[in-house]
Formats: sequence, structure tokens, C-alpha cells
Amino acid sequence: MKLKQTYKELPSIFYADVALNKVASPHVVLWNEALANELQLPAFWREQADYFAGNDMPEGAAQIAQAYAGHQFGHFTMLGDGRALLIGEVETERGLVDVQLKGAGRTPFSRGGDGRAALGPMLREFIISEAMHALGIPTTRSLAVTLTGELVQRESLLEGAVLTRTASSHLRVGTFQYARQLADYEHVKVLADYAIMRHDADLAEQRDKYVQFLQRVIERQAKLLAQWQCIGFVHGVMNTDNMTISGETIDYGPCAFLDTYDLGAVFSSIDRQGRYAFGNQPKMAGWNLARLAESILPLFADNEEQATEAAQAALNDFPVLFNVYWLEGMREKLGLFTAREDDRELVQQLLLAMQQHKADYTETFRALAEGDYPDNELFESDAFFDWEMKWQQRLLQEDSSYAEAQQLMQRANPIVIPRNERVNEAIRAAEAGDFAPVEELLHVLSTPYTLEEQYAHYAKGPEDDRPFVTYCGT
Ligand SMILES: Nc1ncnc2c1ncn2[C@@H]1O[C@H](COP(=O)(O)OP(=O)(O)OP(=O)(O)O)[C@@H](O)[C@H]1O
Ligand SMILES: [Mg+2]
Repeated sequence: MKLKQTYKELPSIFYADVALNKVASPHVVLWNEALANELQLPAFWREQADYFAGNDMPEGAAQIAQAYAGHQFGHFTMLGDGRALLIGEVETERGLVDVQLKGAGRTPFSRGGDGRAALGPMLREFIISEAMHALGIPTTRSLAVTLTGELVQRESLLEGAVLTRTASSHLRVGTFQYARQLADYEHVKVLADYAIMRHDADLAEQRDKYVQFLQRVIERQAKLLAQWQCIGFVHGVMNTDNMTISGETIDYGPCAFLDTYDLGAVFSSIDRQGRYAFGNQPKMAGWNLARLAESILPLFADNEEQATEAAQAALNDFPVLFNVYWLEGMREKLGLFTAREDDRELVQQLLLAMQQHKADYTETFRALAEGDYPDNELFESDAFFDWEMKWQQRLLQEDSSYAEAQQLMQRANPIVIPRNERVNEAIRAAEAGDFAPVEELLHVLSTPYTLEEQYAHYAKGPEDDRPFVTYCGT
């Protein structure tokens, strides 16, 4: 297998070549066999820690850092991969897949940084991205975590590691902002054509392909945001450089899954204003997409007024699409196959009761799916009692049976999610040299809707003495 280099065919302003930054003694500590098989990687790659630490390169590889810009918490900055190397693309049945090394050393975009990553955050990205994938949510994937054998200086000295990440591309909203800020019409066009080749090849011959491309990105992001909101995922740092063109979730920094349902939930210590709070995510996605539209506006029409109109029309669709997908997702969570006018109100009433009674988001829905309610404030409240009567009546309006509704709910409401405390415990064990808890956690998270029998006991609860697994249920 030989890696491809289509990104390198772009004009040179879009990347910087990077010399190899060798590390002392690379050692692969986590390997995703399923993904390796999916990508049909040659078996000997598994043994090549040097490839994954950036000490040596497989056939056809290059070492480039991609240029991009980004609005970080609303402030525009020129950025670029300061600690990641794109080594090439693998040809698969689903198209080209980028292979990137995150934490592989300094690049021309490193600014003041060391270009490195610590083991903990790379394990976290591996665990949560793979959990997202298993939950059916588009995401970058994780192939390997490789210790470098070197320490990195953070608040304390930590073990350094490199994450091998794959993605259907690493093109970001910020890549287009970079092109618009730095370059001319032709460069924006070349980038858009490249993105269309990677993600929307069927548009290539269309007359209004750039407007349609924007519509596609909006569509993908509306779907993604609906999935985040339905599962209770808080990204935490939705800067424009952390939003993909592919519609895959990227950059698992300060992200977390909701415990108690709270629209104001924020997990990032630097997000003091709550810009990226759980309930704000759809609005912020819309804001980011407006930055994409601005960046490619000149491609829409010669006439500025017409171009702006086309962009505005596409952007106006975002909240509409988001709401359609969100309600579709919430209906499934409540076992509803058909759509009725009052469904949104029914969902909102439940969510309001959950917020008021500080109910656990995942547990509540799973309890509804199981038809087995725990003794807690929500389930004992009058608000829930009222709501449940309405829900039962609503279920009776369906043509399907209660058993079918229950099956739908069990497919839509996970038993396990990567809970922060459990993820952190597993990472702490790994930092102390024991990777078994991380492996076990990954295994449990790989079948979130249908836990294997031997793991059923993980659905017990927090007082459970198995410290490494996430739990949920009654
Ligand atoms: N240790 C570091 N050294 C150099 N640059 C860094 C370092 N950490 C982050 N950066 C850069 O700072 C910018 C913002 O960081 P952010 O946390 O969003 O990205 P990231 O987690 O490094 O990568 P990605 O978005 O690809 O997952 C990026 O351009 C990133 O490359
Ligand atoms: Mg980032």
C-alpha cells in the first residue's frame, strides 16, 4: 500500500513541509485493529512504532502541516497545524482517508508551542472519538496512541504521546477563512474544488456547485449538531478551526457528555462566558457556517448582491434543518415512528422537567426505553407524572406496538456513554502504566446500545465497585 498525496497538489500556501522530529523510543500502547482492517493497512504497520511517532515514514508518505485560520472564542487568528503532521491519504471504498499524527513535534505553525501532546489527552481523544463512532456519530477516528519515550512540560512533566488520527479530510471552516484572508479568488476556488473532490464529487460538473457545496456542508453540520444534542455531547471548543467541512466531529479537547441535563453545561475551564455551553451549540455552529459562507462568497456569483442572497438563503436553512433532524432524533428516543404536530412540545416538556429536577440525561432516556423507572426526584415528580400520561397517550396514536416502540427506543438511547469520571480513571491507570482499564473501557463503549451479556453488570450504577467502566441505567 502506498499513501496518496492529493492535498500536496494544492498551491503551497496551503501547507508547510516539515522535517521529521525524531523521538527517543517510540512504543505503540493502543492500537485500533478494527480501523486498521477497515483501512486495509498492511499488517506490518502494527509493528512500526517509528511510523506512528514520526521517526520514519511509510511508502509514499510526506510530512506536511496544514495551514488554516480560525475564530477562537470569536477572535480571528491565523493558525495551522502546530503539532500535527498529515502524512498522506489512504484510498478506501468510502474515498480518501487522511492519516495524521497529532503531537508529532514542532511545525512552522507552532507559534510558542512545543508541538507535542501528553499521553492523557491523546488517550482521551482516542476513547471519546471511538465511542462517538460506536454511537453512530460522524467523527475523526483513532488508529493508535504511541508513547514517544520523552517527557513534555505542562503544569508538571508528563509522558509524551502521538495520536494517529484518521479523517475523511482535515479541511476545516478555518481552512477557507485562511484562503480568503491570505489569498485571492483563485486560491479560494482551488480549495473549494479540492473540498468538492473530497466530499461532494457529484457536484463537480454542476453550474452552481459552490452554493450547493455550502448547502451540503450546512446539511452535514445540521445533522451532526442534532446528533450531538440528542446524545448530550458538549464539544467545548467549537472554534471555526475545530469545525470540519466533512461533518465529522473533530478535536476532543475539553469535551464531555452531559450527566445531569443542563442547557448551560460547560466543561471547558476557559469558556467563562458559556459561549460553547450545551444549549448554545446549534447557534454557534450557525455562526461558524456564516464564516464559511463569507469566505467562499466570491465564488457564488459575479454580482455581490446575488452572491449574498444565495449565501443568506443557505444559512437560513441551517436552523430549519437542525430542528428537523433534532426532532426526528428525539422522536426516536421516545419510541415515536410518526410525526405529530405537538411532538416538539412533548419533548420540551420532558426536557424542562429534567432540567428542573436535575435528572441524568442518558439514564432518564434509558429508563424510559426499559420501562423501568428509578426512584429519583424526576420520576417521583408531578411534572413527570403529567408528562408520562401525555406520552402514553401519544404512543397509543402510533400504528406500531409498544414492543416496537421499545425496540426503537433501545436503538436510540445508549446504555453506556463515556462518562468523564470513568474516562479519567482509566486514563490515570494508563498514566501509571496499566492500559487494561482503557482497553476494557473501549470494549464496553464499542457496543453502547446492546451491551454484551458479560458487561450487563456495568449498567448498575456509581456505587458499583468496577471503577473503570462508564455506567448508566437503573
Ligand atoms: N503543544 C502545541 N504546540 C504547538 N501548537 C499547538 C500545541 N497545542 C495546540 N497547538 C495549536 O494551537 C491551535 C489550537 O489548538 P487546538 O487545541 O484547537 O487544536 P489541536 O487539539 O492541537 O488539534 P486539532 O484541532 O487538529 O484536533 C492549533 O493550531 C494547534 O495546532
Ligand atoms: Mg483544534
